[in-house]
Amino acid sequence: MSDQDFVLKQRTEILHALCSSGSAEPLEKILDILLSQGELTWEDYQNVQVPGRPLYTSARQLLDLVYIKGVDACGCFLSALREVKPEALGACPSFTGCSSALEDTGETQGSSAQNLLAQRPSLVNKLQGCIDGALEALLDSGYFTESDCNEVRLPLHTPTQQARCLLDHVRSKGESAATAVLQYLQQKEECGSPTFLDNATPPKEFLKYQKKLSSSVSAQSCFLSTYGRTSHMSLDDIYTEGHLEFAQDCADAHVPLGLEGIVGKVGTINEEADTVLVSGEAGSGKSTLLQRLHLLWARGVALQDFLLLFPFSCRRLNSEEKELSVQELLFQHCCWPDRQQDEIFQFILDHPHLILFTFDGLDELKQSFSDEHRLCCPTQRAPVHILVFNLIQGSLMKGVRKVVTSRPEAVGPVLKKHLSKEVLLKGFSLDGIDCFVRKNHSDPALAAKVLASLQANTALLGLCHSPVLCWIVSQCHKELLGCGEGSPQTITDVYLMILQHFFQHQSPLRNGKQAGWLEEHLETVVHLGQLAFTGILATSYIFSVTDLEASKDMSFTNRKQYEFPHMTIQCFFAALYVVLSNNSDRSAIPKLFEPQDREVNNEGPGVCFGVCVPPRNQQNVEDASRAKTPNLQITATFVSGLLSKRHQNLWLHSCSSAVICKKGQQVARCLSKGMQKHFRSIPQPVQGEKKSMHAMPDFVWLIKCIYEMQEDRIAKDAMSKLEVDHLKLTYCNIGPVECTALAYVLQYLRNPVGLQLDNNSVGDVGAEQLLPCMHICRSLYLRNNNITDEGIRKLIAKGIDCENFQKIALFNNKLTDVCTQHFCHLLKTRQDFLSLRLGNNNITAEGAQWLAEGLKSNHSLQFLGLWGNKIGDAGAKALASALENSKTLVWFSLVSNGIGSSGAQALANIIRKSPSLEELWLTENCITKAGVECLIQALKRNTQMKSIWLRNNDLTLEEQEEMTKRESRLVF
Ligand SMILES: Nc1ncnc2c1ncn2[C@@H]1O[C@H](COP(=O)(O)OP(=O)(O)OP(=O)(O)O)[C@@H](O)[C@H]1O
Repeated sequence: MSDQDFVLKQRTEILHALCSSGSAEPLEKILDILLSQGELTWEDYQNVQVPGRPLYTSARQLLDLVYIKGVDACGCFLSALREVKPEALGACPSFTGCSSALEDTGETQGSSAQNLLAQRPSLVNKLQGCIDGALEALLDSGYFTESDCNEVRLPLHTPTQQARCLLDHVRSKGESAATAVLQYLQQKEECGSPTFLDNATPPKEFLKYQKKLSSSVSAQSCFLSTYGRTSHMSLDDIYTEGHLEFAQDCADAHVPLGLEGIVGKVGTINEEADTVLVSGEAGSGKSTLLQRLHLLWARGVALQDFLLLFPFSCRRLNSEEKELSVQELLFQHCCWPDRQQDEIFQFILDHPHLILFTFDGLDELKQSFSDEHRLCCPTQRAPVHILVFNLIQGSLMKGVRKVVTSRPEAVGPVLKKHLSKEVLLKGFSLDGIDCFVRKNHSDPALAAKVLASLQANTALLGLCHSPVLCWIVSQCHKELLGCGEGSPQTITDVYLMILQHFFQHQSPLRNGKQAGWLEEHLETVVHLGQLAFTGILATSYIFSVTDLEASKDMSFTNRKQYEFPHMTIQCFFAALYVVLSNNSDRSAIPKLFEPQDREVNNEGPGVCFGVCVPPRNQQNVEDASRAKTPNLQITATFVSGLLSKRHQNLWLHSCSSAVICKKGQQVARCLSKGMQKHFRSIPQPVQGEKKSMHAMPDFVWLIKCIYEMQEDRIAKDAMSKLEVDHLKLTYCNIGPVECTALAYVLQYLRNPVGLQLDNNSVGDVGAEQLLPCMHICRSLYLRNNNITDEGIRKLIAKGIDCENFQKIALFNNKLTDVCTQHFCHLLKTRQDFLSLRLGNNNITAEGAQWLAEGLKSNHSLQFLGLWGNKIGDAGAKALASALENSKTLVWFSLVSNGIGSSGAQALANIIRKSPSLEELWLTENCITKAGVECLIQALKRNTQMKSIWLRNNDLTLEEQEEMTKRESRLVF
């Protein structure tokens, strides 16, 4: 494929690489390179760099330009892209493009102005740190005026943009101004003063320290820290991009978000704060993402605005018992300076904006975040958690950027007010799963087999959106491919698979098959289980060799410390302990399932478990933070799975069946009680409204526990008492796994409900998981859920046969014209379908034609919403002619569809003929006076119509006033 073809074919990916961070820097760097190589003229450059234009538009303009220029320009563009964004395109062809331009060749032939252009990329680099000095030199020598300087210094500009602006100004001032800048930089270099800092000379040792820190960060982050850091999987080989989103519905919410975007300005909601939170469920890949950021920084390919990056693990900070100052914290926990510590630290204090801290796993810190104990002196010693909290809130070292990761449950309102933005990490997309499995297996045939087995088991595929589960499934491919019908369905199944795999890996020669493996390792399992359980209660995740002494068949001999390969595996062992221990405390299970508001009663969860905890850990238990709650909930989920009937054979030789059976009954009772409590809390409906339940935080967890049990009777029992018309689970972090559990449980509802799942991450796999409960859904709300045509195809294929199913809302998904064929079929087949809302998708005139085809023979639809699509006047005409004779349509929205006056004219026919239409929404449609005139005429003979919304069309104020006078039902 030629470079030109490549630029065309990969357009979307290239755009994503250039713009997804929201920063203009990658694009501007590429422009610098192309300008310096003479691939772009100044005129080209100015055509691309139009001030105030959206980044994506500029990037598209550049792509068009290099494409038109031909193969050579495309080659140069691709090599520039590779330099600026080395990871951008994965396997690229070997570009025929130009040689690297970022390297300063030092050639100074030609005029100064020519040199200024030829060395532009490196000059931007050099100048960004000494703008003030350069401006002063230009001002002194009379080449620049004050107003030139002010333009360059505009605070809107980043340092590199200031440098570019300076160079552009110098260019317009002629040859001697260019010579002056080059001389200034040369002098600066000869004096040996680094050029990356404004008027600041870092201590000589600083650069050495920077080097030391970055090689230490690089060494720590180049291997994936899986299997308790025992694996040697290179992060480069395995890292797969996770799906990131802004948590808040901010203006940039729909801009694709890449790794660098986490730290960048885009999505900021609190300008005062310096801390970004990356939140995600257990195993969603938060630590791995930070590791990736660290590695990219250390290699010099990302976050280059920061001279120093200090990575912290909250898990490790827990074991710091001494009080420390910030200086000690940085140097002792990250990297020790060989000389001149104080000077280096002073430099850090003086340049906070050049420093980045990362805190991984804030939820693993023993203490919950609080901003009560204020500290602002960097030399004052304090307990480490106090230092961390003060750094995060910015009372210590204001201006230093911080990236913090945590599970969402552990993030309270006090922390939220100190965040500049919150980013959600949602695990792997479907493509991500595919990519991860392929990266895990060098044999493509094996990878294909694993992927095929996932496709055949969509419950398992749903689980693989969580990277940790995807990792387990990949590790256990042999077990997976060999298990045929009994393929794992639940999270417990998957963790049992890795446990078995783990023991067989430890002692491959012992043990025959299947049954018996647990018995053989019982002692170890119980011992590790107890450690895991007490560890969770005491927020303790690192164990010493002595802790492990009793685990004889584990090879820990050469290691000082032990961690479970992942927190969720610690929870799994804790659950094994709850199941296997002979502890006479019968209340252990009920306590695990108690509602998680215990802490509100000033009674930490650990207190309930006091009896299970050996005395030496009691102090820690009482110190416990809210962070334990999610771990206890995960443990409870595993306990449900392990005690389900389908796994009872496992315990045959390790426990009395009567005890296991009793524990199983206890779990079932707890789940049923938990659900009843929820149901009782539903308020009675206001007269005339439906009875509606908004899910409380623990609802989804309880549903997941019921799913783990896989016993229809329990699900039936739990649901039979729910009397509700509408079930609202918006913003509840519902992904495919939750959909599987929901559908499993909701199918037993006695009466049909409206199921509202807006603003979650259902996706196509989740949509498919909902099929078992479609028969009980009267309406399905799936706004903003990343669903594509494929998900809809499956939903509708099932929905067509479900009598109760009458309404669907799919605002803001990824639908195209393809899905309209399925809706066409639905509308033709179902003469009792009431409401179809497809706003803010990618439906064009072609899709409108398909819908029209279905509507022609439909006699039931009342609500049709196509807000924010692109059906244009042709689409409007097709729909108008199909709906002319509708006797049922009451509400119709075509807001923002570019239908124009001719579209409006066509719609006038519906107004003329329809006996039912009451509201027509035509806001933002470029309709002129002529179009509205047609609507007014049509309204003359229509009495049931209540309003036509026409805001933001092409009408003057006078026209609007005049028309309102003539027809009061028009709303402008
Ligand atoms: N982006 C990724 N690419 C490849 N593998 C990943 C990625 N993210 C996570 N994994 C796999 O999933 C495992 C768990 O991920 P990680 O520890 O980063 O999750 P986490 O969100 O930090 O979990 P917790 O909240 O429990 O600390 C990793 O050890 C790795 O095997």
